[in-house]
Amino acid sequence: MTVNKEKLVLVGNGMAGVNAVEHLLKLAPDRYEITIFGTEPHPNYNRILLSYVLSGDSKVEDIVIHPYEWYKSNNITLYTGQTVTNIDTEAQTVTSDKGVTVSYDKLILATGSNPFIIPMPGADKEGVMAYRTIRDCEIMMESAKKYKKAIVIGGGLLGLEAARGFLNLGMKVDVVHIVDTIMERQLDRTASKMLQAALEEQGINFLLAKQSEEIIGDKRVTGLKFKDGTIAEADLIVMAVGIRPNVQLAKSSGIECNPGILVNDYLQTNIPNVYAVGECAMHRGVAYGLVAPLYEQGAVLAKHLAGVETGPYEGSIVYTKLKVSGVDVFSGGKFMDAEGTKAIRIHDEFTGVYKKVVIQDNKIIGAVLFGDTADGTRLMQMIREETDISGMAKTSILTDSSSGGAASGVADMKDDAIICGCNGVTKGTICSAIKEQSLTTVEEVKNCTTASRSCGGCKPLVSDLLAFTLGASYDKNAAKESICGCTTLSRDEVVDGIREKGLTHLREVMHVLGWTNEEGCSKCRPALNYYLGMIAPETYKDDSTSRFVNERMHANIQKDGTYSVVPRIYGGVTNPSELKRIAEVAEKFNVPTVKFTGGQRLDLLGVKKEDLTAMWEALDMPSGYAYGKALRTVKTCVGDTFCRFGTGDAMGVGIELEKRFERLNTPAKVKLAVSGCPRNCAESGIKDLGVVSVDGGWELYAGGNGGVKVRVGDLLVTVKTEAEIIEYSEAYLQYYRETGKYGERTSEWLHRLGIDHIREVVKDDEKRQALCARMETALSVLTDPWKQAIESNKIRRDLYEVVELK
Ligand SMILES: Cc1cc2nc3c(=O)[nH]c(=O)nc-3n(C[C@H](O)[C@H](O)[C@H](O)COP(=O)(O)OP(=O)(O)OC[C@H]3O[C@@H](n4cnc5c(N)ncnc54)[C@H](O)[C@@H]3O)c2cc1C
Ligand SMILES: NC(=O)c1ccc[n+]([C@@H]2O[C@H](COP(=O)([O-])OP(=O)(O)OC[C@H]3O[C@@H](n4cnc5c(N)ncnc54)[C@H](O)[C@@H]3O)[C@@H](O)[C@H]2O)c1
Ligand code: SF4
Ligand code: FES
Repeated sequence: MTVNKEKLVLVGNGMAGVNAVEHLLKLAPDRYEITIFGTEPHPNYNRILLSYVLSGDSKVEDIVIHPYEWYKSNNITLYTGQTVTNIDTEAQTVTSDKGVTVSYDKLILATGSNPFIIPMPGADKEGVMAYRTIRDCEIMMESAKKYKKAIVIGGGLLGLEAARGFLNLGMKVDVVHIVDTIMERQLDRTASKMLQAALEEQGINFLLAKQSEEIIGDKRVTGLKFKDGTIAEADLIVMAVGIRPNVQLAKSSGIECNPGILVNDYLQTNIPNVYAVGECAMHRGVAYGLVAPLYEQGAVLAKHLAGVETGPYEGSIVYTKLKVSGVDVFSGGKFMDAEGTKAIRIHDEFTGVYKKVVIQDNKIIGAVLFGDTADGTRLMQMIREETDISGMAKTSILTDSSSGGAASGVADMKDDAIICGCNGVTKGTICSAIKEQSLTTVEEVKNCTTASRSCGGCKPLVSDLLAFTLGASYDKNAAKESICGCTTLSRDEVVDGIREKGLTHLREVMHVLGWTNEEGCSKCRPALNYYLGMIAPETYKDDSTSRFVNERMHANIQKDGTYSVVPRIYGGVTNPSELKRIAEVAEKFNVPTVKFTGGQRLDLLGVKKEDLTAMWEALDMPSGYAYGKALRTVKTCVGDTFCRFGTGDAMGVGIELEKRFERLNTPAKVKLAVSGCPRNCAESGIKDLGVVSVDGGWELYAGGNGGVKVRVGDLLVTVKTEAEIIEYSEAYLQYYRETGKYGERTSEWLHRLGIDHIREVVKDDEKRQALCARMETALSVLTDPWKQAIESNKIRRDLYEVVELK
């Protein structure tokens, strides 16, 4: 130990403080004798990645940033599990709760934040907690083994990531949010609602605009009561309603706080030689809660302490990305419309992409991206650099990420532009590493530079930098779209792998095809379940645990926790006795609302879970699959049976199509319609498959969509007979089943493959017959799920919690 070294003490072994020390060691390795205190009993770890630990994508040991050896090799004295309880700013010493006193020449406070706990009655009950540390994460994972229902209070970034984690742990989860739009601090209403829909699809239940009043239960929590008098059940409640700077130590030591520790542009507090960095610090009225700004503070602090010339820290423009697999959300800068701002918006409801860029005085000041976040880092760069966009074509500001437009953007970035905000990695560092270490993939860049190690939001830019640095030799495949974060394989590679290697169940696929997460995630598990069933319909045993909640329950869960029941009514054609039975059932089970659906079916809404199976039994009708990635409905007009314009038997054909394809699993939901003449009363033009009677035959339209983005179907083929309608429909739907990506509607699939190609396939006699044969096999094994539930004690008990049959 060198005697002349100055003594530096860091209080808080978290992300901001240790990052500043890491920088300092690079700039002035021999200047300080360093001591670090940390309350948590761990070396420095990446708090961001706790969300991945909770969701099962990482293990605790994977998220350590600096292992104990790092401290040792840098001669740092580390006191873990010790909280500094006193600072003597006169004597320049700190003392821990274990009685250790260390003197300092320079002191850095990096004590982070405390989660805010709403001070409501019952908040101290067992099973009520925050989510901030490895310990919290462990408690949540342990609880999931014993308990079934969690409530997360707070629909911000943390709350949503926690909720997703609970789903992965097999718990049911409600997210309680105070206003009616989630992540309202990061998203505008449109993006928020798109996000909510995507998360509901994954199984999260939202209770919006709800004010929590009291946590109920004896010793342990059993539920949460709201101001409106309603109660939601819970075995575990996580509060994720924001954070407060942890300033207890600073305050008691006479360091000025309001509410965070007040610092100037060099992170100095009002007390000489005492600095603050990270979430505990308050700079120009802002206390940040994300790592990128904390690392920017740390870089200035490190230079200042190393005696290296540095400009001041002038504040940060922040951006966020939600780390939930299957949804891409990005928000940065000032994203809300305000007086004097204008916005460029792309809202492609067809692909579920929403992009908004807010502009003021010819400069981009904020952005919200949903569904495709590849533009995020580039837009942030433009916001930071206050790029003048007056000379730019407005359409080029938001690029189509698949067009290569974004790739050209990195060429214009300066070397010190930050590419990975989470880990503070610049363009220069990444490009040098690519050249010097001969890196060729995003994964290699991650391992070498840490860029893309955390939220993953910068992956597209890292990929662009590889293309930019390596030119033609860059293997674009390395950046191909994998089906989820558990694998680098694309949809086609996974399906080919299953076929070639004869894989038969989920775990085998994940094991043999080298999944990085042996449990899989919410994105790949349902997809694999579909692909395996599509490839081997006769032998594959469907894994219902890999299905989303509605498909598992065979009923649509509603926002109040009840279910809706839609029985199958073929072609929308019914009769008085069936209608009477439906009416009687509705009365018997006190169904509050009965409604006609857009697909000409009857929807019984507000059904209690425990009534579902008894109701299905009383109805004695098959499931209408209103919840599934399957054939939903075949809408029909009355056709030539009654209509004087009709030239074809729309009802007859519709009923036949529905009877043939009911229960068929498809990559996404499928809706059909049959119209008796080109007046098209059944709206055949906007269905996944639309049939229209024309003079002398029938036209089949493919890839229509009447949902979020209306798309008129393309004419697939014109046929003469009703038998041909069935044959071509079978071939078309089977080709979609075999080549569609899980979750991809026919409209998107058709857009990807092209109508010419699809037409060519179904018109080829040999191919069509082979497709029809495979379709027949798939259809031959389908059974009615409602009937199964009625007849099986196990299903009734496990899923619907009803008393067993004798
Ligand atoms: C689950 C989760 C996911 C997140 N995801 C993201 C994300 O995707 N992107 C993002 O940018 N940010 C994310 N964040 C926020 C990010 O983790 C924080 O902004 C960051 O960790 C703050 O760093 P810090 O060093 O200021 O505080 P911390 O990391 O909290 O470190 C402070 C440390 O100081 C210790 N300490 C406090 N007082 C004392 C004392 N008196 N003596 C000794 N030790 C003390 C604490 O125990 C703690 O270990 C996430 C946070 C959580 C909880
Ligand atoms: N992906 C990421 O970047 C990420 C992930 C997790 C956490 N974090 C950070 O961690 C910190 C904590 O996250 P957070 O989500 O708790 O904070 P937050 O402040 O971002 O969000 C809290 C949310 O809780 C809501 N809320 C407040 N009071 C409520 C109440 N009584 N009932 C219901 N809802 C209520 C608010 O409206 C707000 O949307 C933040 O700084 C966040 O940026 C970031
Ligand atoms: S589509 Fe033609 S046949 Fe059918 S109801 Fe309308 S007008 Fe009549
Ligand atoms: S920006 Fe989050 S990992 Fe790079």
